Amino acid sequence: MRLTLGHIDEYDERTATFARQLGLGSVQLHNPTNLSGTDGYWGEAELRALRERCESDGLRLEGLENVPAANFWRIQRGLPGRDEQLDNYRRTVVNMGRAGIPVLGYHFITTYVWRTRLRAAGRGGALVTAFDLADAGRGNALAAYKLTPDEPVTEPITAEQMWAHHRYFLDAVLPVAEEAGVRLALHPDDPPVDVPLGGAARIFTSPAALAEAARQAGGSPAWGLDLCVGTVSEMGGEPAVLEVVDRLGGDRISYVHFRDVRGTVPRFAECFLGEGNISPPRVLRHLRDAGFTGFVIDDHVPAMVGDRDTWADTSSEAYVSRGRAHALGYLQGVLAALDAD
Ligand SMILES: O=C(O)C(=O)C[C@H](O)[C@H](O)CO
Repeated sequence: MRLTLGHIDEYDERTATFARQLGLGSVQLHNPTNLSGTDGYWGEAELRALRERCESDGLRLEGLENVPAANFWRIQRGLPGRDEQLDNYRRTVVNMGRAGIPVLGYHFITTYVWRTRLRAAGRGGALVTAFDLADAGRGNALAAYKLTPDEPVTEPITAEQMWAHHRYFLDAVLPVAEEAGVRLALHPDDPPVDVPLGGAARIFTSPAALAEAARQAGGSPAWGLDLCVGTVSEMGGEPAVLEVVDRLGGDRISYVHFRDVRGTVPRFAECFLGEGNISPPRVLRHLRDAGFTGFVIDDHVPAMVGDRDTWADTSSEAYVSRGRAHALGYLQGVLAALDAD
């Protein structure tokens, strides 16, 4: 298990310096602006150039997540045009394999992550995001974020349909991913509510549903979970997180998003590590004891004094923040203590 600088939207000299100053040896990118995707897929040359750039900075590129929403929304909704998007998705997977980038995170959150507040007051007035189902009818505070599809849902999408769309996606992509040596990693639905948001049902909302996703993937080595500790703790606190680790086992977890949250659905707010639903040392020890050997990344972080809002601003200047340095330092301390066990 190793700590990686993750959730990076713009990889550049500043990001690389931040990683090196923190003593990290690898990075993971979150829908990076460094890749165009304008033809509907990521090209081999741009992927290879990105990996080589990270390596020339002394950093291994562990993986990517989230192809642009414009290249994926028909797949999630099962709409005409999805087969073309799937062709392009397979191209991306093949190109990633050729370029030597082994992990691609994805999600089936049709109307993306939903929040009702983006600037709630956390500890000492730090800014955090929050969700309250009672206010969800007013719309998604993240509607303008780049991964929220521009197209509204016009026909309601049921849970049964979402499961079928996910099955269709796996059938279309896993064989190619196996051959390419690329592992897909599913992010659970955030927030994990069993009611539709914006007209689309959410399905990956419980430990049982994540176990069912693993079952849908069969024994494919090209499928794993992107275990978002924050999202799973929104389902049922730390017990839900430990349950997912136990149900899937360490080797079905591809990598981990590590953040803390106070409260569970229908109402929660993000927070600093160690003041929320989970004990970070207990969760990391559980992962280690379950045989998890992948990478752990920082995730959403509170905006501290002087930090910019990283939802409105995805530049590297905003990314390299006090809140993120605190999260990474905290995780490094916990991992060092576990190593000394
Ligand atoms: O809500 C979360 O926890 C996320 O981190 C959502 C991210 O955009 C994730 O990359 C979705 O695949």
